[in-house]
Amino acid sequence: MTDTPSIRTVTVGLGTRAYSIRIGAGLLARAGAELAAVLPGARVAIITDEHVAVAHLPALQDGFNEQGIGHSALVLPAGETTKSFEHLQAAVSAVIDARLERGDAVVALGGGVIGDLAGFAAGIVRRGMHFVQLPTSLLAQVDSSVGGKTGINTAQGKNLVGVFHQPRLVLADTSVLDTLPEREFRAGYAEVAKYGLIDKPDFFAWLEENWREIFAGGPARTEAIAISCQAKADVVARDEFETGDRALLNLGHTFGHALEAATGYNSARLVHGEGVAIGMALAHRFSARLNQASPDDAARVEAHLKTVGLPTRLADVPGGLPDAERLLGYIAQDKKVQRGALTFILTHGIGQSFIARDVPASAVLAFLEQESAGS
Ligand SMILES: NC(=O)c1ccc[n+]([C@@H]2O[C@H](COP(=O)([O-])OP(=O)(O)OC[C@H]3O[C@@H](n4cnc5c(N)ncnc54)[C@H](O)[C@@H]3O)[C@@H](O)[C@H]2O)c1
Ligand SMILES: O=C(O)C(=O)C[C@@H](O)[C@H](O)[C@H](O)COP(=O)(O)O
Ligand SMILES: [Zn+2]
Repeated sequence: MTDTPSIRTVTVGLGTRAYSIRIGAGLLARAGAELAAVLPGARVAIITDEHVAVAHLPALQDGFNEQGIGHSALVLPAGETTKSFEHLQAAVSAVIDARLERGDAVVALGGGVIGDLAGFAAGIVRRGMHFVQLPTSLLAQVDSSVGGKTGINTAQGKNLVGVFHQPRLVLADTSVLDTLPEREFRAGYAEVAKYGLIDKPDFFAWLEENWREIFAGGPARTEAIAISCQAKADVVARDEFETGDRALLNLGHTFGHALEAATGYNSARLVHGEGVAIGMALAHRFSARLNQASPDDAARVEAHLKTVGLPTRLADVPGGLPDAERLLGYIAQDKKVQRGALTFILTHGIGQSFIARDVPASAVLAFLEQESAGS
């Protein structure tokens, strides 16, 4: 597909499984043509949620009709609890009922919840079907639609059941963000800031200067999305299955996932990006406590997250949390645990994150007790 000046393309370099992330306004209406260019003759099963269906499903279906692409649609409830066995079963059944073949495609139209669930279904029906991501939240456009992690949650922890299954194409239509609620935009921004905090201090400084323009829309927003996608594509191409430095993308997640599980995946109390924001603030304060980073850097991170309206403390989670010991129990289920030893993404400062293996559980517990007491 030839590029138009307003569409930017980032490539995820996975050899014969390489794919494009196309970013720009109006891509949803053109999705039929874009998909047909990559998967000629494929029929599709669209999986979406109730909010996104109202705002964007008809435009997608019109584009598929224009291209003569056969399609079905499954509309699921919105929210984190949809990443469950129950809704996985519904997604799998919908794809099989539509009699899609292995060479057809599952299309995720939605945020990260729909992307993770639909990707999992695509990865297991007929032992792996084509998968296309049409991310509609900021979080999905900068993070979850890229890299092939799919899955669902269980009561014991986040994303504990799933498969790696890469998409064939990602179409990030920036204009669909106009209907995204402000709280969800803010939550997605946490994952944008994450890329700066991992290893791009200049990007973090740029975000501190330009966040208002990113929230307002326009070129700064598209630039932030493209930089984020390039950052993630680079890591995924190096380490698709997280045997090495892909784990850095988990900055803030060891704590954040524990908070999501502890709140029962109740999106009214905490959404993923908010958990990541608190988790990143905690990771920086924990690093300072372990004398790995300066408290000034931890304070700078917290200040920026607070400025954009994100939570940064355990006390910011409405409705209260279990005690430190129970939170540690969720952390012990983290997928980075090796032979029982905890792994955290810590930092030496802004943009200087590193993977810390064998972090003593006693140190984590003492830190969480201190944070729970509000000091
Ligand atoms: N696979 C990965 O690499 C990866 C990366 C980051 C996050 N995740 C996962 O992503 C999930 C969070 O994703 P999310 O923040 O997109 O949440 P989400 O999918 O729940 O979407 C957030 C809310 O916004 C609504 N919405 C989405 N797009 C909209 C639009 N354009 N207009 C109106 N409403 C819209 C949704 O209906 C939902 O209510 C978590 O489950 C997290 O674990 C996965
Ligand atoms: O793609 C990755 O790798 C990430 O870690 C990105 C995270 O933002 C994302 O939330 C991911 O789903 C977390 O992965 P998990 O392996 O801890 O479930
Ligand atoms: Zn995340």
